[in-house]
Amino acid sequence: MDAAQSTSAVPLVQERPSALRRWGLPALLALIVALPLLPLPNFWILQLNYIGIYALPVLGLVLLTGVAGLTSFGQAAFVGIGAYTTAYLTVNLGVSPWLTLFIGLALTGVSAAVIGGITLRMSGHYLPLATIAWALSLYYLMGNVDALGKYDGILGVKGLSVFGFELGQQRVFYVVVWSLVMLGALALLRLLDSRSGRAIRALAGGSQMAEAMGVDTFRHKVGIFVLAALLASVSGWLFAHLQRTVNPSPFGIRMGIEYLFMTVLGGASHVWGAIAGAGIVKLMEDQLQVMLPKLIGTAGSYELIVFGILIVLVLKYLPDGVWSFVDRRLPRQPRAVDWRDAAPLPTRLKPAHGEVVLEVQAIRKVFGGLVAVNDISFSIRAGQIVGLIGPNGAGKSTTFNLITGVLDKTSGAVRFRGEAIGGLSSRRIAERGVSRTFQHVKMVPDMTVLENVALGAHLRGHKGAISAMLRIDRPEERQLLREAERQLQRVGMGDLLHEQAGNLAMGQQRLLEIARALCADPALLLLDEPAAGLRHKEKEALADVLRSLTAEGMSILLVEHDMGLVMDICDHIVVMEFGTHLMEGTPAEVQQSPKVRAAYLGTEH
Ligand SMILES: Nc1ncnc2c1ncn2[C@@H]1O[C@H](COP(=O)(O)OP(=O)(O)OP(=O)(O)O)[C@@H](O)[C@H]1O
Repeated sequence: MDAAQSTSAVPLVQERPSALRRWGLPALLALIVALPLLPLPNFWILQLNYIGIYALPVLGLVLLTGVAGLTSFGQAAFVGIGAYTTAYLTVNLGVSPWLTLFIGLALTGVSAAVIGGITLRMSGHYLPLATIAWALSLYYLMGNVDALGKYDGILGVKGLSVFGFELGQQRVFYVVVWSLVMLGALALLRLLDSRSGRAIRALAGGSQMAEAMGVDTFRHKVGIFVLAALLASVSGWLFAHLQRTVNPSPFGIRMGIEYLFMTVLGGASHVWGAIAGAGIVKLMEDQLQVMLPKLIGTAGSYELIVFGILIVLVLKYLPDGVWSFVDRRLPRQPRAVDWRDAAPLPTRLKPAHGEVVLEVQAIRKVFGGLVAVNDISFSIRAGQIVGLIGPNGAGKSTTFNLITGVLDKTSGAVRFRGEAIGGLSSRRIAERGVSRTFQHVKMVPDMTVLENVALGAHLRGHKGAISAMLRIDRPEERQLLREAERQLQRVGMGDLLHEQAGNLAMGQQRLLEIARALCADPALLLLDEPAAGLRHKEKEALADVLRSLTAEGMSILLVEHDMGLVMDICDHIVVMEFGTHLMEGTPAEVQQSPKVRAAYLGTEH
């Protein structure tokens, strides 16, 4: 746990990235560039153009559904907005397609912001159902408006041209399509590897942990919903000028399901899975359309039946998609350590030693008929560790959740550094300098330990998604990562920076949560059972860390069942039983109390 000791464990010279990972991306790019130069028949170039056009909305779904866990069946409708905007404006008003691209993007962005603003507060199965509802509405809108040609659509859309030079439907068009796909993929990769990206990746696990780290989860959800829609809109623009006609059917719910299928098949959380998924589905669809009637002997949409069966098989046997299959086989490349000389992040002004930091005044929480927390009061001064103990079900975690804003209290007041914080959201409370860990560890298992901990420093950075995509967030990013490494070293995990968090043992996961909470530079730290799952030595080390924190002026509220640890490190202990305040005092007073002994033994007192 000694910082110097941990530092020495950190590999200062990073492993050399594997050749496959290093050259994989340039090789893919080279292949994409080389394909139109090869003597491929035009049919195949056209197919590749369609694959690229499908890959764009699927990229959006990778972000929205694969990474953030927000299922949308409505992506095809946004493709439709892009396609119809350019078709209508170029055919009826003679506007340049290079202008209609941006008009389409603006229209799609506004529609997505409005639709997302209404639907993204829903969770569980309500969200996918809502996306189906508006996807159907947009489809019927396209099919019923006279100006848009009803179900016949708009004919005679021109191809793209630059200074009179027609881009056609083949090789030159291919360059435009695949440049846009590569730009989209690059933007997403950059976004995911950033402050905003970590926040987005935390969304899939529910909003509680992300909000406690100060992430505005709703804003991030609407943001990625709009971004996904914009990628779809670009796809629609390309589609209209390749196809030269638009009608509602490619933008209906069936296509919405197909985009989702491409996403899952490719590997929902992998950016490159979008291209794999779009490619496999498009090629299979075409091949099945030709082969099946020959095999069966009659014409018909048999490919849809085969597709249905395939979806079920993929969901059953390859739930992480084709790309994860590839990705697992590629050796991991640890991220280059480039943050060690970054400037330290500014820190907040800490309360003076002995100042009252937290005052809990008669807080109460009633669940139906159960009074889970019954008029509990206590306070914490700067530099104190206060233990909150009691038998199972005493109301400790509920008290924790009332202080941190996860639950609304029924009555009472909570003041932090003199300010009433009862009624504020957990994000607002986090902003004021209250940081926490969870009884059941909440982390992003497929992010590295370093990235998970850097999420704790979210409020100490300001750069957003656009800065990340343009890569102008790097100086700040280095500061955040430097802080994350510093806190990991503090809890003795400096040699696990690049490990996937999901691979950690339970004790290490708890230490990760403490490092993440410390990254927020809190004045008050709330730890919910931090020693659960820790071995004896780890508990001793944890006690040392907590003591060193209080020596720096940090205040700690500790919920813990390990009485040895509680008695060893707490300055003051509050004992709860059946939601009520049983007693409080020094560890010695609590240990000698017959009431406390009776509460733990379950006898009358
Ligand atoms: N969301 C909820 N709805 C209804 N009852 C709840 C809810 N959360 C907690 N309770 C009840 O409130 C009481 C206090 O629970 P709480 O989890 O706060 O206890 P605890 O002291 O943290 O217990 P443990 O040590 O087992 O974690 C329990 O009876 C529990 O069943």
